[in-house]
Amino acid sequence: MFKIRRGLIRDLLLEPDRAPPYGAGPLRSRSNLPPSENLPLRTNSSGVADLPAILSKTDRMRQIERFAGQQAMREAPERGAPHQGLMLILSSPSGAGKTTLTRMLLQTKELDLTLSISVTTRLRRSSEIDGIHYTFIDRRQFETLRDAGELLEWAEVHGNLYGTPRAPVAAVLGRGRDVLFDIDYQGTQQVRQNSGADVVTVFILPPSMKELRARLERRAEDSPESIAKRLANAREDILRWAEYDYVLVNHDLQDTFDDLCCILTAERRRKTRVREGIEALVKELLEESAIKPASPLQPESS
Ligand SMILES: Nc1nc2c(ncn2[C@@H]2O[C@H](COP(=O)(O)OP(=O)(O)O)[C@@H](O)[C@H]2O)c(=O)[nH]1
Ligand SMILES: Nc1ncnc2c1ncn2[C@@H]1O[C@H](COP(=O)(O)OP(=O)(O)O)[C@@H](O)[C@H]1O
Repeated sequence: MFKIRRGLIRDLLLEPDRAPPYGAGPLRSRSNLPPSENLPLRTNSSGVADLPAILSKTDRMRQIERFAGQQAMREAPERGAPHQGLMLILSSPSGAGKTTLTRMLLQTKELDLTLSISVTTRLRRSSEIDGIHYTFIDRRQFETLRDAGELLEWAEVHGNLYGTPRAPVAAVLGRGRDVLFDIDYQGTQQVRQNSGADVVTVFILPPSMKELRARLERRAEDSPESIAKRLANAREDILRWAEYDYVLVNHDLQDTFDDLCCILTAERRRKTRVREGIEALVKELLEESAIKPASPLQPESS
C-alpha cells in the first residue's frame, strides 16, 4: 500500500511553504500512525482538506502492492539486462495540481521515481529551492544549453523559458529507473517524438475554472498579473487533453494520487516492458516442468 502521511497532505494543500522538499525524509509507516490519523482524507466543496484525516488505502491499492516486486524483477541481473526506464509526464493548466501530485509521488519511496529537474528563466518562488524544484538560470545560460543540444526538449511558457537537461534523464533511464516530468504540452510533444514507446503521458484537469482560479489564489505564489496570465493560457492548455494517454480530473487529491499510482503500476507491467524478465522466467518454468520426477522407492528385500 502506498501511504502518504497526513501532515504531508495538509502541508501541501494548506501550507505549501512548510512541505518538505521533493523526496525529503522517510514517510511514517501507516501502522505507526495514531488511530485518529487513520481516516480517509477528503477535500470539501471549496477544495480545502477536511481534517483530521488520512488516506487510508483501498483494496485497489492492495492490489498494486502485490505487484510491487516487478521493478526488482525487471532489474534482476540473472534475468538479462535492465529494461530501459519509462518516462512519466504530467501536464496541466497552471494550478490544477501537478506540482502537488509530483511531490506526493516523490515522497512515496516505494514508487522509486526520479524527478527530471528542469532549467528555467522564471524567477524563483519563495517555496522553491534552486536545484531541487528547478535550476534557475538566466536567458543567456538557457540559450547556451539549448544551442549546445543539451536540452531534451524546451518551450516558452507564460513568457519564461523551460527545458529538460538531457544527460541526467538518459543516465537514470539507462539504469532501468523511471523518470517523472512536470512539463507542458509543447515539451510533451517533443519528448514523444524522440522517445515514443518509453513515454506515458497524463493530463490533469481542474474540476472547474472557478476552482482553478481559487487554487492559484490560495497558492499565493504569483502576482495578480501572473495569475491572470496563467488563467488566460489555461484555455489553450486544456484543449490539449486529447493528446495524452490518460486524463485525470483532480477533484480529490488522494483519489487523483491513487489513480496515478494505478497508471504507473499498469504501465510498468506492460508486456513490452517486462518481456525479458518474463521470457527468462518462462524458460525456467518450462525446464522445471520437464524434469522427470524421482523414481518411487523400491521395497527393501528381507
Ligand atoms: N516544456 C517544458 N515545460 C516545463 C518545464 N518545466 C516546467 N514546465 C511547465 O511550465 C509551466 C509553468 O510552470 P511553473 O512556472 O512552475 O508554474 P505552475 O504551472 O503555475 O506551477 C507548467 O506547465 C510546467 O509543466 C520543462 O522543462 N519543459
Ligand atoms: N485536489 C486538490 N484540492 C484542493 N487543492 C488542491 C488540490 N490539488 C492541488 N491543490 C492546491 O492547489 C494549488 C495549486 O497546486 P499546484 O500543485 O501548485 O498546481 P500546478 O503545479 O499544476 O500549477 C496549491 O495550493 C495546492 O495545494
